[in-house]
Amino acid sequence: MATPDSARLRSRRWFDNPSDPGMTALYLERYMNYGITREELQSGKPIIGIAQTGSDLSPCNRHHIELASRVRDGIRDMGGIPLEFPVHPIQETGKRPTAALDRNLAYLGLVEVLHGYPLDGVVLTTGCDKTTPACLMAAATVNIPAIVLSGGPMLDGWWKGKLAGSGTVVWDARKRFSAGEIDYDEFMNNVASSAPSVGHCNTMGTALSMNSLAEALGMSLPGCAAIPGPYRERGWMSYETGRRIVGMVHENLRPSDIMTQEAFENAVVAAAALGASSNCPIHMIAIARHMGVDHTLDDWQRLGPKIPLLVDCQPAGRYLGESFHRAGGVPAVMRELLLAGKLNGGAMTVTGKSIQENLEGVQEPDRDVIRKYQSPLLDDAGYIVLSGNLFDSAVIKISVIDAEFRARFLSDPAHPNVVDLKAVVFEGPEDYHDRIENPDLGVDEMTLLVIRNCGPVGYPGGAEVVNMQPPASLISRGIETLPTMGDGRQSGTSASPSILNVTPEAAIGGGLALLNTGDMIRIDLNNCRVDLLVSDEELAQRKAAWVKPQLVNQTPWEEIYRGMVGQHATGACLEPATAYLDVIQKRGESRNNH
Ligand SMILES: CC(C)(O)[C@@H](O)C(=O)O
Repeated sequence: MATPDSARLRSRRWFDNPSDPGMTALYLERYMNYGITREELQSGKPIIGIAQTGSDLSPCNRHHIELASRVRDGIRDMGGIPLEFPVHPIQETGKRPTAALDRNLAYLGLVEVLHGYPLDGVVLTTGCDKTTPACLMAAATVNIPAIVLSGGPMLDGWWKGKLAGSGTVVWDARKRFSAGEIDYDEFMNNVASSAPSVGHCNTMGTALSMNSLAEALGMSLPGCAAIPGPYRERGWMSYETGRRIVGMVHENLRPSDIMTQEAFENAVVAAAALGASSNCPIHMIAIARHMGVDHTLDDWQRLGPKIPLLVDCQPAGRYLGESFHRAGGVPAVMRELLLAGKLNGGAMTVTGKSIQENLEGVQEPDRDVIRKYQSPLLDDAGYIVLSGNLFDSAVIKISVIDAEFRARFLSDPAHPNVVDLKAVVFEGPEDYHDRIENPDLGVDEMTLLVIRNCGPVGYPGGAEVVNMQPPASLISRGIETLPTMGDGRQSGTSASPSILNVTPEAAIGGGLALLNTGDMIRIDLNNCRVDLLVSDEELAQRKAAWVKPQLVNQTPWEEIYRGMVGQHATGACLEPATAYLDVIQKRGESRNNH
């Protein structure tokens, strides 16, 4: 279906350029060799990429391989031509040393594909944690029409009559195993029960959080994020997404029209209401910076902490993805936030309509799972951004601070929300595992477990290791959680109330490098501070004596990454992240290849 605007499609410069027959023929002939006709390629139909993140190495996204056929149907029905291509795999549960290392690699690869091939628009298939930010960062940089198709969560897992949620069940089973309540086989079977079907984590982990925020940003069709992977609605959504991207190309509706400052503000508010992963600030800041939008941790501190928790999903609540979807999913949450006056309703979305327009007609949700703004699960549930004499910033997710933890650490009547704790410091997860059960460490109920050298440079990649559990001796006495702090990250599926994403990290001389076991640390949530209780002189002496650690790169990419990566507070991007904005518009198309 060629339309009057076909002439402006960038794919024309590849496939229909009579002024350079040699070049045009070269571009055409190889794309014809598997059956596409010259007529199709020269008809002026938009060429739509399907950025395929699924593979056998990426089980969370693997069903996109099948869903892509419905995307293709939608594209074809609207007169487009689909071309599917692979994205570098990013599987959170598979990739060592951490999938976070590969987010920027997948981003770079996708930018090259979107920029260097004849694509007029792209469907971004997302799912596992880093696939969403990698795809959105690339779409932002290249700024061609783009739409997110989430793969959706797995079906709800069940174990012995109780819901078993992805990741969350692992952290619980670790404790049960440590307390001697379950054996190795039961551990494996319990955890495997949380993964009953295709799809990504069924908890409000990083995957469901980031896909929900992609929808809150306006980058997917309404209702897309929460549909479980195996549901037939997932196929319908794939078809509709394929149809819609063709319209977006004709309208030239680009990421820069959608991912605006207002949209990122909406996402911060949505994240708090969802009880979303503590990884979200990192990824949303990274996406915004690649879009050229001024969006920082200050926005998370300004907009998030006073927003209530509305969604009763693990790890902050009880339910899993199927219930969240049935209750109304992201549109139901956005409706609550809009009615409460907390959203920028005019923000544009992939539908070509505003958030507010999209929400017209959204029904009252199931109130057991998605609460009314006025009667939430928890008031003031967003993220608090902390700073102090040890670091410039860190994030704590308020929605996972439960009543028991609050009573134990934050309820001193003389100093509510303030606690002094003794630090026990680990050099990384190996050191933690080696030593945590050693009674000489002196871990007790007022210990702050600290882990360092786990940031973007140190690990490398910024590992999900901060949610350390107490030693077995404490767990068997009923103390299942201790406060933790680290320059690494934490799984979005963990309910550990940790101080995370500490910036700057220890490996580049951040304050955590200067800590000693036995140091006293004051956490003051009222003033958003964490301070080491030693004199400035003592701190300065320790700084002067600090020796930069020797970092060993195991792959070429690790070396490149370590040389360029920034800190968690600014999105752990390759710096300078804002050097390449809106590249086609600002730097033009690539030269011909022959
Ligand atoms: C559970 C995982 C793998 O750690 C991740 O998906 C997350 O939620 O952060």
